[in-house]
Amino acid sequence: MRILVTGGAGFIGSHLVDRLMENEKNEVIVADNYFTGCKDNLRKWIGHPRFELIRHDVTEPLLVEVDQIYHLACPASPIFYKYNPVKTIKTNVIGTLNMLGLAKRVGARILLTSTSEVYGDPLVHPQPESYWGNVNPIGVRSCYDEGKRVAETLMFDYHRQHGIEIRIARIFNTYGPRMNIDDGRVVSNFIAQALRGEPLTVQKPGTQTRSFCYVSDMVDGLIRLMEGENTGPINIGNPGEFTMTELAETVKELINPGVEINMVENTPDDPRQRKPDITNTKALLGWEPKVKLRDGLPLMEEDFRQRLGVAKKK
Ligand SMILES: NC(=O)c1ccc[n+]([C@@H]2O[C@H](COP(=O)([O-])OP(=O)(O)OC[C@H]3O[C@@H](n4cnc5c(N)ncnc54)[C@H](O)[C@@H]3O)[C@@H](O)[C@H]2O)c1
Ligand SMILES: O=c1ccn([C@@H]2O[C@H](COP(=O)(O)OP(=O)(O)O[C@H]3OC[C@@H](O)[C@H](O)[C@H]3O)[C@@H](O)[C@H]2O)c(=O)[nH]1
Repeated sequence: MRILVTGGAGFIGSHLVDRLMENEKNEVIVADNYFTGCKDNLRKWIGHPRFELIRHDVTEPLLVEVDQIYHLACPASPIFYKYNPVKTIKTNVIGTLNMLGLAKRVGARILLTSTSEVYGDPLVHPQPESYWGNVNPIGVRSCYDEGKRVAETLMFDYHRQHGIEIRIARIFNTYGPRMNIDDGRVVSNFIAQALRGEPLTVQKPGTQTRSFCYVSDMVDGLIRLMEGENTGPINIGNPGEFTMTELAETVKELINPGVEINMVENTPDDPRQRKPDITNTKALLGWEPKVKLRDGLPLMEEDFRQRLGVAKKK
């Protein structure tokens, strides 16, 4: 199987590549423009005969002969996707069109990593895939939320019109080793702050909730979706739900009990609650997460300690 992973130099992408490369029958090609990803995430595969890395921006067409496309390319952290919103929407719309064009041309199956952000600030809780969402079309997050919603539409239009084999995963907040230290998402921020002895920045009101999925569970879900018979969209996320204040307290307890917790201003349109309904995911993919937050955080702590050069006190 020859497999293209767009965005494969990023956080989830590089863990996916590790798993795909474990199968000796797979050849993996990564296309990435290194906006938020880096070659270092793939260093163990560079030079491997079954692996290829291409510097490529998905807003430009790409022609490679492949059987499957995992289409992940897109900045995922709010600070990065809001940094150049026009580029973010181009990546979601033109980038997905280009990858669908490629899938059509070479007859490949294509999986899109969509997001829980398609549910916006949800009025239904937890969120089943049948919920259409509550998204601000002109807000500062729209380049990402609406971009992914259009990307889902394009996937289904290519499927209905051209018979392309599609898979859509709606991913909920995922964390783990190799996240950018300055990624800006909440788990990486709190762990880096705790290790540096800086106050944990809980954005107000602190009662907003998220559900956090460990990256190995996520990769397992994505591969099951690609290999299975269902198009999705399907939620992949851990239904454990935490307020941001609870998350800060857990990080403090596990990593640095001496650290302060500060309340800081939030950004516009921050969703107040998010939790996946994974009834369909269990039934259709036979998938449910294995790693609890309290077990995943120490695994990420270890990686952040090494990269920040902060040793554990004996
Ligand atoms: N991590 C999460 O919590 C989460 C949640 C929901 C959805 N997702 C989706 O999963 C995917 C991967 O997320 P991640 O957390 O690994 O993010 P990430 O930022 O670490 O990885 C994204 C990768 O895409 C690359 N990229 C960005 N724009 C590109 C372009 N125009 N052309 C080529 N490459 C480009 C980046 O350089 C990076 O390597 C994204 O599509 C994201 O929307 C992630
Ligand atoms: O330092 C921080 C950072 C963030 N937060 C809060 O933590 C919550 C989660 O924020 P994150 O930046 O981790 O990201 P979000 O959960 O809002 O969105 C994420 O999930 C869906 C994915 O598509 C995206 O990868 C990402 O946008 C928000 O309520 C935010 O206000 C803090 O309290 N402190």
